[in-house]
Amino acid sequence: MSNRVDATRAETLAEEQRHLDEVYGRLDALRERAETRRAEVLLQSEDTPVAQRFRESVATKYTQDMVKLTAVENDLCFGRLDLTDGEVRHIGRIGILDAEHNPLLIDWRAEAARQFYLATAARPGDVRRRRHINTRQRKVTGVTDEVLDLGAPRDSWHEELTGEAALMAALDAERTGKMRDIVATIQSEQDAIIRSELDGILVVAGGPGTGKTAVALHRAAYLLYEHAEKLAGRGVLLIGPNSTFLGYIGDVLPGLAETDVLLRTMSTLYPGVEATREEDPGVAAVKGDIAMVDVIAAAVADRQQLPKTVVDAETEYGKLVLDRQTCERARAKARASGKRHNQAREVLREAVLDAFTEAAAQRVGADPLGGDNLLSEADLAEIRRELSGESEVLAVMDWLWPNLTPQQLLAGLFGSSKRMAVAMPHLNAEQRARLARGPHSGWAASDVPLLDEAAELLGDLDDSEARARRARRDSARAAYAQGVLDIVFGSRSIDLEDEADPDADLIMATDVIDKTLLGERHAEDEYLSTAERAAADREWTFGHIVVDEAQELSAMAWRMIMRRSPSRSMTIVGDLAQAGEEAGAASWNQILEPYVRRWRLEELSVGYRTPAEIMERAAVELAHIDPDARVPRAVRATGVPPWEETVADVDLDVALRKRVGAELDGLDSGRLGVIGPRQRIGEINDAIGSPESVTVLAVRDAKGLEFDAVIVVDPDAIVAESGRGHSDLYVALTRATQRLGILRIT
Ligand SMILES: Nc1ncnc2c1ncn2[C@@H]1O[C@H](COP(=O)(O)OP(=O)(O)OP(=O)(O)O)[C@@H](O)[C@H]1O
Repeated sequence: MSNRVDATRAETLAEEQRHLDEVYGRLDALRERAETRRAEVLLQSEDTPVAQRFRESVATKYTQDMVKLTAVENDLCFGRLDLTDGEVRHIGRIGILDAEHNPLLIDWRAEAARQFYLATAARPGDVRRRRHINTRQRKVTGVTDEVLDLGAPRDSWHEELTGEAALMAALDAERTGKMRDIVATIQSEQDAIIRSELDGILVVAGGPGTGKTAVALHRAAYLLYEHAEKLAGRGVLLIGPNSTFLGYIGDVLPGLAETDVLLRTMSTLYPGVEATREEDPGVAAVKGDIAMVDVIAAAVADRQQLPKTVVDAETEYGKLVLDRQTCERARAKARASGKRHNQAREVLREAVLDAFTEAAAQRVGADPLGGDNLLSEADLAEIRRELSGESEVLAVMDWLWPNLTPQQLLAGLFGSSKRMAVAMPHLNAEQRARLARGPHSGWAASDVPLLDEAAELLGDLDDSEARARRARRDSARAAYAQGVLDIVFGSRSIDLEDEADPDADLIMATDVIDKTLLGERHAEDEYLSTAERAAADREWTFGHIVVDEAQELSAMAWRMIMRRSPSRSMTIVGDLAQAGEEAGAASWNQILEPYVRRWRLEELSVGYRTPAEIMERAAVELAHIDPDARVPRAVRATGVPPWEETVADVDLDVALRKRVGAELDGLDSGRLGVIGPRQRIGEINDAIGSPESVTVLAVRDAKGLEFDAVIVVDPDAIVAESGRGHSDLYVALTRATQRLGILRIT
């Protein structure tokens, strides 16, 4: 009997291996083809600048194809569906056709793959069997089959799980410090969210470890696949809580062959600014308040100054004087122009020049006999021209209405108690003093939305250099576009469409060239990826925005993000109970109400990360935060309850070393996280040194991360450290996939 089972199993593995060999054979062919095409394009001899640039862009696209085809190397094929009519479908990271154009591998995002994620014994549809295929380096190492039989016994909610054995294996696997994709084991409640429609705002709520981040990432990949036309030129933006988190999730999308997603934190969302300054949470909360909209507007208005009585300028026509009323009229005209500050300066400039010209004319052209002014129109024009270059006249304009960058405006505001008093009447002197700072103190994350707000009101610096740069760019762009059209439709020197070639629709570059070079999209003057272009452009608007750990963002941050998505196509992912920032939101409605009338809410209820024993301990903390909140249903138990130990402060070092040692002994090659209050992080690091598989983190930096085992140090201090301390502790307690320990300090 057992021999027969073994023989059948060996046959199955061999069958899957044959299929896998064919799949990888095609993958290699595709890569080679992209490489050959790239080389061919670069060898083209036409030598005009336009042809050269076009060649470079085509070569870049082929290089990107090669990168994508290389990124899907591991676990390329992970599943198989056998349908009741005998059809067999293999499911993988990308779609691949064989030489006869039949699907060898179906992209996990295609409709034809969907049953892989949905079929259950209770609702098998036309699926007879689902197979998970395990591979390592192009070798099939095992398969797990589920026969979807309506008659099978059903006795628990686990029947809702799809591919339970593969799921449990994934959840039990040791962590590497990098998030893995879940394409092989997406659950049906997750699948529905991943494939939810593109338009509108979708909020995905759920407790810790319910897969919100995983779902958000797979949704980004799905949307880029399903709505390639719409999203190709605009890209997708993903906002995460901090750079450690972005590092943690950074491999997931490339592994799904998606490169058009820009990953950013709020600190890096404003091009050219790296906001690294640590800030008091209370100050961040004030700066995140929506009242800052009026503050920034008032700060800009405050820089459009008037003299108490007069301003004067020493010129070649003598000392010319403008009174306050004249200046006020000029300012009113500039303000009424409806232009942004830096552009409206042009209006003020004209009005001030008019006034100075008139003053000069009075002086030099006045008829000594009291008649009309003796100057001709041409004389006046000449005077005006000369005055426009006079340094004191320019200084008066700069004083009345300075050109300003957002950085100058904010530095000027927070560096001056007088300016703060004018712009922030809603705060008292003590509150304002907390916001004060020196001239070169750098930016904090909470400054970023303020810079963006200021940039909206100020507009670009419209100096002659910027104008010339723009003009050069525009004409280069027009010439380039014409050149591309000539090449593609005129000489046809580059083979864009190759109908006869059976491989044509396997190669992505040709599509990409069509869509992104010639279709409707943002202008470009360099061959950068969509994500790279978006990163450099403050006014870029994205096709879709995903916000993770969304509960942490302030009202000002939301305002900035919404500007990047005028179409309001967004996925917002978070858990209000985990909100650690004082500026964070109290409800989803509070966040969204100013921007949209309707939005969709989906809730994830199954906890994949944290075993039942740990979730039970975390539930105590959740009750402090929100007695009505429900903890996620843990999908598995480990039989290992969390340990708890109380030590005296002086004994912490010794206790920590002992506990870390013990936890590391229990781990094979997995990871241990030690999470503590910010004030103890240095001490903890000193106590345990830096063993390779241990990460020491303050709670803020542990958001969204996970480890095989976690030790939470000094939970009372974590609670006491911030106004949302219980939420912080709740986050700390829910980071472990296997074991949790708590070291209290008396
Ligand atoms: N369908 C699935 N198959 C395999 N693993 C899964 C699945 N869903 C979630 N996971 C795993 O569960 C863990 C928790 O997922 P994730 O980090 O996305 O949760 P989260 O809801 O964002 O948590 P938090 O609120 O703590 O940030 C991850 O290791 C993730 O890979």
